[in-house]
Amino acid sequence: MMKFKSPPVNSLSLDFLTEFSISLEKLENDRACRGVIITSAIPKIFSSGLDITEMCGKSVEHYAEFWRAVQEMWLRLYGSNMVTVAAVNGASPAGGCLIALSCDYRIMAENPKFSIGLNEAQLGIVAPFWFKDTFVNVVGQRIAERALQLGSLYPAPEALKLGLVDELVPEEKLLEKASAVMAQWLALPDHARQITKSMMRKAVLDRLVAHREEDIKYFINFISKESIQKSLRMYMEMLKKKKS
Ligand SMILES: CCCCCCCC/C=C\CC(=O)SCCNC(=O)CCNC(=O)[C@H](O)C(C)(C)COP(=O)(O)OP(=O)(O)OC[C@H]1O[C@@H](n2cnc3c(N)ncnc32)[C@H](O)[C@@H]1OP(=O)(O)O
Repeated sequence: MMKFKSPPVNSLSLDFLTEFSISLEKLENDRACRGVIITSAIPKIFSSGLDITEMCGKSVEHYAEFWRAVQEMWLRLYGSNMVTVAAVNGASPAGGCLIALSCDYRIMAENPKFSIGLNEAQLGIVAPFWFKDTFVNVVGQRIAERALQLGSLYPAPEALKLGLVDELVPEEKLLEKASAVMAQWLALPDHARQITKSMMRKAVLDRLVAHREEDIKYFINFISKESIQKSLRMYMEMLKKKKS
């Protein structure tokens, strides 16, 4: 089991992403480890998505390093040979949703206050093609088109209806259920499941691998625009004001 614990809200900072990727690599290379459950140690929050401060007012070199770390995390998780189960025990916007979508199975706490989705459009930014591809592979083209254009965050019951998560369970039963699902998936021979998983995901993974440097350049160009920086600053201010 991997439990995110980066207070206050498990934002995906450069350090967090690097540590996450290294942990995934270690588990992947450990022949005794066939599956991982991903959840959060922070009440009410799975992950608040990419750390916005990493994308504001930093150097071009920093943006490149940060974006490479986001790509690396996704390539490792989406391309993992292990069985991956997300036990979503709180809010899961944007990058947090990407992590859940990259797993093989998503179980969410049945709390309508917890929401999940790719809300990038609400921040004035655009979900990259590989976020979009991952989303489409889970919910299909039509639901993804509407959800991404509107930057919708869905409360848990709605997320279940759309197929964004596979099931809802009472919060106190989340880990028990995740372990049961893991046992069910691990009952199958690894090689057949792994080859099937790879066949289903290969085209989407290969697309980023083939365009990785281009994607970094595109990100730097996009995020460095003054209009985008302004949107992100305003969003951060809005988050801070919400408190007072
Ligand atoms: C190649 C093509 C171009 C690519 C363009 C870029 C594509 C980028 C792709 C993905 C983008 C993202 O992932 S952006 C992040 C999106 N995340 C969100 O919108 C979530 C924002 N946060 C919230 O809604 C809430 O914080 C919460 C629901 C997650 C939790 O609410 P709660 O009330 O419990 O906590 P607070 O809101 O008070 O937050 C506490 C504290 O944390 C700061 N915070 C929250 N989220 C982030 C974040 N994502 N990054 C950085 N900091 C974050 C918040 O400001 C508070 O800070 P202070 O205590 O200092 O006020």
